[in-house]
Amino acid sequence: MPAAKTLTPDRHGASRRLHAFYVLTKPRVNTLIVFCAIIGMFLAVPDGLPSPATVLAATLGIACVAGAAAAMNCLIEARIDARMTRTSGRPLPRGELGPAETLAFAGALGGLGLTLLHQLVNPLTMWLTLATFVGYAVVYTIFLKPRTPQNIVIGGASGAMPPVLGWAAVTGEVSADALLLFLIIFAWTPPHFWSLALYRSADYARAGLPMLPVTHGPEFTRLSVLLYTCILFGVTLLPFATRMSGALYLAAAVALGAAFLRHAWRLYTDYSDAYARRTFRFSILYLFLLFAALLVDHYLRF
Ligand code: HEM
Ligand SMILES: CC(C)=CCC/C(C)=C/CC/C(C)=C/COP(=O)(O)OP(=O)(O)O
Repeated sequence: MPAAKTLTPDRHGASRRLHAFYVLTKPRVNTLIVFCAIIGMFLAVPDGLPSPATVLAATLGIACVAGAAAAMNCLIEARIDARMTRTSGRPLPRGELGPAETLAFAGALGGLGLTLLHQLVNPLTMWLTLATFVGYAVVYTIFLKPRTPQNIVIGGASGAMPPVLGWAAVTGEVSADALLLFLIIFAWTPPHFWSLALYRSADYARAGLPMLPVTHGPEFTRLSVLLYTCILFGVTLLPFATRMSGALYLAAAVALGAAFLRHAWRLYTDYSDAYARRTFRFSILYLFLLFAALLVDHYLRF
């Protein structure tokens, strides 16, 4: 049938474009971001469970705004992404999507997320999520990333916000406990990112981005990873020290922290790109397991 013949290529084109929009939202990074926000929602309730409607609306709202922030980052950095091996396959450098439709997509997704948060969660969560969006898409991407090797230390404040957003969604306020969760991700970000930057430093040098291995060399970066991993170890003990979490969490934090320190130490003393890649991958597993431990401890506390 002629109609089917003309429709098939269009359908393929439509699903390719849909996939390109999906890729723009950096779905894998944002899965962990949203996971940390959800854990914040559950930890915010001392006994029992948060309202399922609030959890659902806040999760959708935060996910939409985080996706919009990632799409804005892809739009602003399209030229830089084209120069780096790791990012040259993204939809904008490949010409799969244009700047105007990317901007429209980010605007629509972000607008939807903020509306959900304002109408179905609470205004505080909406404002904090908007501030996180601006922190990442504007402050980090436009001002910090091209200018200073401390870009990810300062910009990491946006990445550390998700549990605070989750907490605010359920309680309507930000407590000291929520700030401890913020501190954990804040201290985790430098070893997470710099272990990747170490084995991708040629990419960053080619793109003209002042990442630490480019500006201060690999040895200083490895030392920085080690130092921040020590800080992270200390910070992860705080939920136990303040009695926010119990012994189960403490055991997980110590075991995971020891494993992260072992990675950072070996990276410092016996460097290879392959091991830096392993350390980067481990950093992701680490954060996932640490936040899972906070949740398990919260409900099985003894
Ligand atoms: C300013 C802070 C951060 C910077 C600069 C940063 C940087 C990066 C970079 C460059 C990648 C590689 C992405 C790719 O190859 O496409 C990555 C991957 C990843 N990041 Fe981060 N990150 C930050 C914060 C976070 C936060 C807060 C989380 C979660 C809570 C996170 C979770 C992940 C995950 C899960 C991946 C793996 C993605 C994949 O496998 O494709 N990152 N990060
Ligand atoms: C609203 C909300 C919860 C937003 C959270 C968004 C946020 C702070 C994400 C940080 C994680 C991230 C995508 C880093 C990528 O760094 P990069 O952009 O330097 O990496 P790239 O080189 O891969 O583009």
